[in-house]
Amino acid sequence: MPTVVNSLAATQNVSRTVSVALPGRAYDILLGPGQLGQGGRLIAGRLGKGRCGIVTDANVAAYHLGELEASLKAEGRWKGSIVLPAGEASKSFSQLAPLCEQLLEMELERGDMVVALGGGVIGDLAGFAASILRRGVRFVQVPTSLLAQVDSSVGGKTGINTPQGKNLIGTFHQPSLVIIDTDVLETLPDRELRAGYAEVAKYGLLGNADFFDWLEANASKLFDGDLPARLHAIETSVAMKARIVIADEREAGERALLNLGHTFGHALEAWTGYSDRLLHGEGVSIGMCLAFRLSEKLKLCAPGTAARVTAHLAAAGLPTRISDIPGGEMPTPARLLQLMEQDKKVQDGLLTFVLVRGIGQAFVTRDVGRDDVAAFLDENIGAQA
Ligand SMILES: NC(=O)c1ccc[n+]([C@@H]2O[C@H](COP(=O)([O-])OP(=O)(O)OC[C@H]3O[C@@H](n4cnc5c(N)ncnc54)[C@H](O)[C@@H]3O)[C@@H](O)[C@H]2O)c1
Ligand SMILES: O=C(O)C(=O)C[C@@H](O)[C@H](O)[C@H](O)COP(=O)(O)O
Ligand SMILES: [Zn+2]
Repeated sequence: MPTVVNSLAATQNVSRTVSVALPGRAYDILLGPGQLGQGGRLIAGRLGKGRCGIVTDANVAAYHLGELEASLKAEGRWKGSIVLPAGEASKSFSQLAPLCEQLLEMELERGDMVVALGGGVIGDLAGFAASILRRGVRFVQVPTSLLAQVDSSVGGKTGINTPQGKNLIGTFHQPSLVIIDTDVLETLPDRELRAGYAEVAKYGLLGNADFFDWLEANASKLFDGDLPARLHAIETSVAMKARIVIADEREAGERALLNLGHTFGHALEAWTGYSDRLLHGEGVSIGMCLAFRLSEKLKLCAPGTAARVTAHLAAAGLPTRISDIPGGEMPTPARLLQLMEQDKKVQDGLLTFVLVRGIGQAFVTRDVGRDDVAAFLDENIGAQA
């Protein structure tokens, strides 16, 4: 049953609430158009006392900071705003330290909260800062990229990158509320929308074949800004993520399925130096194609499955091969393996992969030997691969 949270949504009957029913840390994901201007009221109505320190990036600030600030000020809940440089490079120790100090300068108290207004970079970084500030303050996710709306704003993984690998420093710190305003996607650059789409497709590929079928038929609507299509894709994604996070908050088992494509993708992101050469979603797209190809090579799934996945992601404008990464230079299998060995899923020194028995049938395995991975990478690096 949709929950009505604002008048525009009420007339269109399009707002949704998905609950993340974690014992002691339950929170709601509010989804629909027109939410940003309601942010102050939603926070004040649901989270009791406390003022807000907004963290955002320069791109998002230019379009959307004013509206959120105004709505928090109207409720007497605004304490200050911090604007960081946009891009993956901000998820670093060098941005974390001044961010924490600026939040302290703002005199944000333990009963106050950090509001992350932005994509996954801001969500991960501001969430991490919130988790260590005065030993932990609440935070609210206001995701503005498609990727953040379908994935990173939910589930409580926070952190930063290091040269050794992606997200190797971080915490689990659940948000207290997630406010998703679909209207803000209108200002998101096309490349970012498509990168975020990789994580949408991931949900179908890891555990919902019907959803993948729907995406094959409807992805173009999503890219064209069709509201019902966007709402369906975002709601399906966050509902799947919420179910998995409730079952396995700390990734002892099932949650690792959300890492489909990430063992390869994170290594590629680290190899490209967390730069604009390869966005996170683009790395995930290539990584998912590799996971399907490896599964096919190991005869775990039917021939042709990887080609179907690759064709869909390519049609969505995403890279699907390591050789699609611009810049000429290619990684060696040894360097990628070295980076993959830093993956947080590694256990007893064994690489951990999310592989597939078919579309929507992912599983976690430690049964692929290092030499087999090296040979597979060798086949998949290079201009022809
Ligand atoms: N914590 C998690 O569970 C989780 C899940 C998936 C990804 N992530 C992380 O998320 C990050 C990637 O997130 P991302 O793809 O959102 O990248 P991002 O935060 O860098 O945002 C993408 C770009 O779009 C801009 N932008 C965002 N919203 C905008 C809007 N509405 N209008 C105009 N510009 C806008 C940003 O300024 C940035 O330049 C990676 O670091 C990845 O590791 C985390
Ligand atoms: O929430 C999760 O769990 C995920 O794996 C979602 C991923 O899309 C996301 O990129 C996450 O940050 C990866 O987590 P990591 O633990 O592999 O760093
Ligand atoms: Zn991801």
